[in-house]
Amino acid sequence: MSKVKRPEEFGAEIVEALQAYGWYAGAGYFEADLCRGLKEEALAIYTNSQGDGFYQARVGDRFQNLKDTRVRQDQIHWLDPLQASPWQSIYLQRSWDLMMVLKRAMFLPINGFESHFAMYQSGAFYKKHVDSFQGRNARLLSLIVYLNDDWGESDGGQLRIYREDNPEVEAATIQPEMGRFVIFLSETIHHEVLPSHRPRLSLTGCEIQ
Ligand SMILES: O=C(O)CCC(=O)C(=O)O
Ligand SMILES: [Fe+2]
Repeated sequence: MSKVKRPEEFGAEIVEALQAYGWYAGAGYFEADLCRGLKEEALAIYTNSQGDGFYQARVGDRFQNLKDTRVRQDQIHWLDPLQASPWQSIYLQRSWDLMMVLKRAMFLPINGFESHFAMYQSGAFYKKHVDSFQGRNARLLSLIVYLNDDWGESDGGQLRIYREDNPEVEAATIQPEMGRFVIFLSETIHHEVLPSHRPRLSLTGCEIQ
């Protein structure tokens, strides 16, 4: 396995960015072989499953949700920590380790982490939104890891992030390239996924209270 980065190596940089802008984008924390392993598993689940693999994502949280394809068109597969594959266990552990560094530095009441694979088929998008919902399991931080090789400008599917102090103004446009990851404040950062022109795979994780 390639050299594993410790979460502390990223912690200060991420905390600084979250405190200044509410979001951070980087690469190199989730190793290349881990990302490749996760990608292969997601594609196998997507291709081989008979109904219980990926399903059309909904708007709202797990308890109160609406199927609204005008808003989001991705298909998702929740990870079950109790049945995680070896690659998924490494991903969950690495995510948790990083979140614990952020929790301590930012005094966040993080107590749990939930995560799913997301597949955007050609043409799929997710309109501008924030990730946190009122009520149960309030989301604090969102963590997205991209699993796509050789992504180009013309492939679409970019993540567009809007400014925390003015959600009408664009802050960044991020290519969903293999190994890149994004962390943002779930309650305040508006973002959207632009229409993708080829299948686009990612892992979305949320820190919950
Ligand atoms: O995949 C992305 O870039 C963002 C996905 C997203 O906004 C979400 O799942 O809530
Ligand atoms: Fe989102």
